[in-house]
Amino acid sequence: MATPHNQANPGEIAPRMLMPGDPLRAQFIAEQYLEHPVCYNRVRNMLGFTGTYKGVPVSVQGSGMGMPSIGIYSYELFHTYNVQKIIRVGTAGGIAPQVQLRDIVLGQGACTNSSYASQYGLPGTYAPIGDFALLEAAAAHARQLNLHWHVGNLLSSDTFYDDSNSTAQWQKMNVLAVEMEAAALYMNAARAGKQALCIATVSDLPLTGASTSAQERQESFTAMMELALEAIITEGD
Ligand SMILES: O=P(O)(O)O[C@H]1O[C@H](CO)[C@@H](O)[C@H]1O
Ligand SMILES: O=c1cc[nH]c(=O)[nH]1
Repeated sequence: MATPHNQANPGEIAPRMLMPGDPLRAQFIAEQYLEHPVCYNRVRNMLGFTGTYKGVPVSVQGSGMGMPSIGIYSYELFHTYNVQKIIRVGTAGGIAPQVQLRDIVLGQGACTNSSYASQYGLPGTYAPIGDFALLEAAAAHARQLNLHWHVGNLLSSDTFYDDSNSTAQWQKMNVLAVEMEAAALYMNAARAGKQALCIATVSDLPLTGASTSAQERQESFTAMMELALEAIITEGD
């Protein structure tokens, strides 16, 4: 086994990766969009597949939920498997008033209530940001595909069930949506000198209680998947 969490051999994972939280969403993307997908990881059922998209090698693997989980998987992918670009394809709760169910949010930045950055011992507050080339490619394709999309700040939260009810406070700072992984992914990418972006589909609106079904979350957010696949194969530094 190459790492404690990934049984892939070096070379079995492509330099370009899509990363949903849910491993079954990874399987869905692989089966739906990749040519000749091969499963390279089943450890903890964190399924990972490599195939090609429009002839370009692309992998797709689950990250699990939360920053500790994506922190482990993305670290191993960047450092052991030489992955260069990861686009997280997640679900998020819409916070800003203009963000509606099923809209797509491109995470230009990722605020967080987690202490993930403390490992770096910085003498201040780190601002995790998405990679500009990936962001630019995703924005261009979103425009071309005529999607309902927004670009701006995400909140990567350590809590899904938040006792402090802080969503309205983040709304005041123009945070668009809440999810649970982008900030750690952006920090791991920055530290490794790699590229990362989070694209999220709005699955619910925590401030109103509106939501989509689990089945829809797993399978039917295809606009985001197609957008991320186009962005990940776009050349750019
Ligand atoms: O749909 P995924 O990618 O898992 O993303 C969101 O959904 C999970 C919470 O339900 C968290 O992982 C959050 O970030
Ligand atoms: O982390 C998440 C994901 C989807 N919806 C939320 O409210 N939070």
